[in-house]
Amino acid sequence: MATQPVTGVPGARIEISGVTKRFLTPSGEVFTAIKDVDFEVEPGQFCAVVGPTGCGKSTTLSLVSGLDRPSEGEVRVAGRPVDGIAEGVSYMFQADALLPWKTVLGNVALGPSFRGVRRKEAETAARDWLRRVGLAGFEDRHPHQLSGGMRKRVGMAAALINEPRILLMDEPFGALDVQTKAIMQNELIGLWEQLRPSVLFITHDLEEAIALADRVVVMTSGPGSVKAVFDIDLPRPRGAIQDIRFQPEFLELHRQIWESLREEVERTYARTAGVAA
Ligand SMILES: Nc1ncnc2c1ncn2[C@@H]1O[C@H](COP(=O)(O)OP(=O)(O)OP(=O)(O)O)[C@@H](O)[C@H]1O
Repeated sequence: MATQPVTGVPGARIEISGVTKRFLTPSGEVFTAIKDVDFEVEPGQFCAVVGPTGCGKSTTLSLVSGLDRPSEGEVRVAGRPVDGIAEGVSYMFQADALLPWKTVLGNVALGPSFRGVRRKEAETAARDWLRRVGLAGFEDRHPHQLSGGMRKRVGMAAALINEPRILLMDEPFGALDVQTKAIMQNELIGLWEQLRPSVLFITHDLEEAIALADRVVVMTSGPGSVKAVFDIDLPRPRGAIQDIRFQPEFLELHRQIWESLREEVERTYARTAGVAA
């Protein structure tokens, strides 16, 4: 695991102001996915977004990435309106985004190579990042020869080698078993503490959100808007994620945020199950 500090570029501020996103459904109807969403992620802050299924979390993330555009309102990164895919943004999703025909080293070296870094230098940087994520010795393997947790580590190295100013994460550890998830959370937070990109982290796991984040945004059931924002003032470095969740301050935050979230989850459930809300 990483021991050396990394000199990264500082995280960028993300401002989401009055953002509404509408989609045209296959039957030609207009569907509002999110409505008047407003929140900010401070430079270098770790912000988690929680909300019921279908409330528009991934939609919000895609607007920040520049993959999609708001129907109304504005997304700004580092003070500039997002207009297309921005530089300095890295991603991690639930599904691995590794190229199966490339080795582990080749996958991690991809980012610098795309940016025009010479192959030898890109590979040296990739080796360094693989060491940081505890995968020294696995450089020549292919993704299918790795465990789920190891693939996540490769994904993390591939995202962080670009020294992003913003890291967008959509349920990155959602498919992992509980133990591997805890290990990956600890590794992520260790690396984030060294690099300090601004992080927008979507999760269904409220414990994960509180344990990792400086700020937790709770979204309403769809069309999603911001219901509440909680600042998580647990001290940093946080230490082992598995231990934090037994602290009284953590339990109190969990109680407060769950109270806010539960109503929205129940409303969504009632709607999808056809029960009166
Ligand atoms: N391209 C699209 N066209 C039409 N509707 C869409 C499109 N993308 C998303 N939606 C709808 O917008 C709503 C929000 O979707 P989104 O994936 O952002 O929710 P989510 O909160 O990330 O959900 P989950 O927690 O289940 O992953 C959903 O009802 C979804 O069906």
